Amino acid sequence: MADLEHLKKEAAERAAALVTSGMRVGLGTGSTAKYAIEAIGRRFQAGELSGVVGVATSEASDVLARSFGLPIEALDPRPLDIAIDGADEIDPQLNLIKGLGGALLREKLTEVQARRLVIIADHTKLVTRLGEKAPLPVEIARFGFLSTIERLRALGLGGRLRQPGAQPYLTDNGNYIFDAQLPEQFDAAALERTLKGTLGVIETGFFLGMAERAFVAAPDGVQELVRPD
Ligand SMILES: O=C[C@H](O)[C@H](O)[C@H](O)COP(=O)(O)O
Repeated sequence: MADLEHLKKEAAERAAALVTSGMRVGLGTGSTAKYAIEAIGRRFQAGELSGVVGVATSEASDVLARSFGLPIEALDPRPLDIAIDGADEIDPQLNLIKGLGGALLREKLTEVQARRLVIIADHTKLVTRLGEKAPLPVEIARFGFLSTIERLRALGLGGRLRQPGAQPYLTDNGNYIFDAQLPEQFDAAALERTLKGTLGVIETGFFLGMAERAFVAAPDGVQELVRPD
């Protein structure tokens, strides 16, 4: 297994160990969250966990969890005991950028209801400020998307519509994603409010003040970071 994959798995297994019988668990999306779902699935199959219910943040995570026989429910207003997910960037306050895998809307809807959001990542995801390495994914409506992109550009945001092939990338919710380049200096909370007030924007990949802790794996071990008060 490539080094980074090994690190992702290590971090994921630390978080999966926090799941106990009877919990309702938010299941994240992406290459790191996949290892957490597999670890929870294996514990479930071994009879170590019972009465666990998952809420999946993407079609892919839903399929993976069900392949282990894990019961999956739709999101409803009840709180989740824990949610475990990866991230694209993690700042020192555990503010996050998420959504490079396209699952930001379902992730935010799910994880905002979690009593604990636990992030798992390899050390390359740590940044001193959000936007240092990754763009900010912004989910936008398909209808009138060019007009929405103009509104985003008018806010001073660079970036581009996510388009891996001939067609734009389509989220599980049937929307498009604009990957915005963040300026060097900005107030994330203020930008989040502005974006949420912009016609055509459905959700952003800012996850501010949501993560309780993060397991971040590096070659010299797994660091457990807790959100500062
Ligand atoms: O939309 C995708 C999610 O926000 C992922 O959790 C994020 O992109 C990190 O994914 P990975 O673990 O594959 O780097």
